[in-house]
Amino acid sequence: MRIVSVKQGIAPIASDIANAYIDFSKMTASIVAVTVEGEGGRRATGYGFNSNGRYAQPGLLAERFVPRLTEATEAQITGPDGRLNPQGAWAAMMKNEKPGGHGERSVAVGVLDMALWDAAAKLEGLPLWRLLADRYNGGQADEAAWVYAAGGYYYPGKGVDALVEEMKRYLGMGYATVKMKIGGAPGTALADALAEDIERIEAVVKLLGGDGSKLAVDVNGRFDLPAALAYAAALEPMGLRWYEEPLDPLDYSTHATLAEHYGPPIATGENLFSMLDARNLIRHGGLRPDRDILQMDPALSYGLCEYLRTLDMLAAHGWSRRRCVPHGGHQFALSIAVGLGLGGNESYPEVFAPFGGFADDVPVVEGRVAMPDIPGVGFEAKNKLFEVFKGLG
Ligand SMILES: O=C([O-])CC(=O)C(=O)O
Ligand SMILES: [Mg+2]
Repeated sequence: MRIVSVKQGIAPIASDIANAYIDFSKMTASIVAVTVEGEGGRRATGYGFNSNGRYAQPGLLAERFVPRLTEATEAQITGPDGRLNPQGAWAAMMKNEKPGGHGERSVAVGVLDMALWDAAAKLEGLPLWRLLADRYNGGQADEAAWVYAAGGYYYPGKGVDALVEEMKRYLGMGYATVKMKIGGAPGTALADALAEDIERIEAVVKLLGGDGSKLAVDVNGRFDLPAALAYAAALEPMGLRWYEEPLDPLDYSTHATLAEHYGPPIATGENLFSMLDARNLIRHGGLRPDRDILQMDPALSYGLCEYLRTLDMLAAHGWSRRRCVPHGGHQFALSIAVGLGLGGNESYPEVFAPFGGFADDVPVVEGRVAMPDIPGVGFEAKNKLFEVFKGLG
């Protein structure tokens, strides 16, 4: 096994949308192509990108992680079974990195990790979901994953009617559960912002036939505890699917306080970038394994190698994998959800193209989507995304 080449680039993922914390006017993503040569000179190229919400990491990749991967020895990247060993490659990339302070190196490593798993599955001629089910899930893969349509972004001039129309389109595409942004009214007093959001939420719940359990709301970490509690009191009777990132993602004890006051599900984790950060949430965040949702995104958080450690940690703390619904709406997390039996995956029907979304021609049926049966993550079955990767040469 040897790394033949690693290429990196930057792709724009900018748009006019905004959540309660950031706009995406300058958003970028790193893309990589890692070519590996296996037994008998057989080559496979794996591709990776860093999901959305963190910017491209060209400097970290060029200065540290690509050179370490390129210089990794055959012994480091080959498993005892002679197969490509992403865990060994991961360890080589993380040599001389101190613990803690994960910053955005987890994003740079996550991009390369995705490409390594794509290559590993291609070298074995297997879809990644099948490889994962065989290696880590007793051979059991789900036939399809539960997915929900994430959108409801703030957009210049967008009112309640446009929001409802957007959600109607998602239902027409086969989604049964939708998600919208809240908490984003700029400079508004809490009581006014809450009143405005309740009007937006009620309009969407009405579209959903009055069933709040088909709607999740996402604050993107904007609230302090008083605001989170005021919203919690107003949202609780609506029985929403979940209340997402109500608080700063690293402020665990405020989550614990909120969980004492809000009965329905809370979701968080998309901005936790390591197993240890996730463990701190589980230890100190007061979250409830019977209902709350964990959204760590493998692409942003050191990749699948780290995500496997996170799943082990969760199991040790009595959390089922079914409580995990990764952020990011991408095929890598979807492969993981299907292969490892997670609770499902996010989906972005109208934003973050071409990185969001799954294989072309695979429909969403009653809120579930299947994976294509082709080797690797399945990028080759997603034309517009594959065009971007091909640009790497
Ligand atoms: O708006 C974003 O940054 C994305 C996000 O929170 C999500 O998909 O849950
Ligand atoms: Mg979110």
